Amino acid sequence: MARIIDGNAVAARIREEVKAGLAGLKADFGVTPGLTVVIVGEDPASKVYVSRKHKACEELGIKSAVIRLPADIDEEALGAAVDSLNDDPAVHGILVQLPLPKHIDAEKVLDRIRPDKDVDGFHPLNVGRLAIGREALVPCTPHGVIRMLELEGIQIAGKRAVVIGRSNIVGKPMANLLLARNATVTVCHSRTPDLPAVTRQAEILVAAIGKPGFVTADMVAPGAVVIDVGINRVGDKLVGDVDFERVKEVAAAITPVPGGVGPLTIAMLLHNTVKAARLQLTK
Ligand SMILES: Nc1nc(=O)c2c([nH]1)NC[C@@H]1CN(c3ccc(C(=O)N[C@@H](CCC(=O)O)C(=O)O)cc3)C=[N+]21
Repeated sequence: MARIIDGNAVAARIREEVKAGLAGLKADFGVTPGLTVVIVGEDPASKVYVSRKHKACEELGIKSAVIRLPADIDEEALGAAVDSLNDDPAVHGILVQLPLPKHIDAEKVLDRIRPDKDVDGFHPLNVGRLAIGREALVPCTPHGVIRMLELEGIQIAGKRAVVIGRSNIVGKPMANLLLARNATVTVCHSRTPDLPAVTRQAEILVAAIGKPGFVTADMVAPGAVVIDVGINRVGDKLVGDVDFERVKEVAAAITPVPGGVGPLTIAMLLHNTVKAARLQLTK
């Protein structure tokens, strides 16, 4: 049976690193960083994430604020709210919670966030900087996956990595990060013919599809490391994109849902908030 990677334990180690970063900021600049989350409308799932982020900030001593805006706000008013956070020196990180209501062009809103306050790493400037291997604010979930592999002593360089899913939030940045660490990377998606034949090549398999139980045991090579980025609500349960019970019998190591990648996403958000503050204070 596979080793089950404890995402909460890895996240706790990352938070210790972030604490050291916070102490450094305090010592160098006398500054406590601030993160502001903007949430539009009343999505109940979003509320859970937002309260988890808030709690994680409080525990470490990052100033955390939440701005709640009505679901029927227009794009310009939301943009104006982003502008005022851009201009507020006490706000070092800005996160506009996704998804946004359909009448708002999310791209326009995200493009308006100052790149050095973009703790999600979704701004085109950060996306481009990551793609060409320059210093950037990196999307939290895929960056958390990389830190997890590193902290768990799983080698990336020279390994064959397969990413299922090509989203801008996970799949593409995941592929870029693995590539930057010298993996041989394949990105698969809904139009990939004979997907199982490709995924069976993976020594590191990252599932970011958004379909419960999509990755079955026959798609996984014996001894592979399987990272499940999926967060799907099935009834009142949270399940990943991997058929955990069967795949864990084939894989060498696997992340569960919940308790796998999710906690890392939040830990890396704290990391990015400290990094963003340092970027703003050193230029
Ligand atoms: N601009 C933006 N940035 C985001 O990073 C962002 C977003 N919008 N919209 C929503 C998604 C979702 N997301 C999660 C973060 C942590 C957990 C997490 O910690 N999950 C725990 C427990 C979850 C539970 O029990 O409900 C776990 O997997 O163990 C889940 C989901 C961030 N998101």
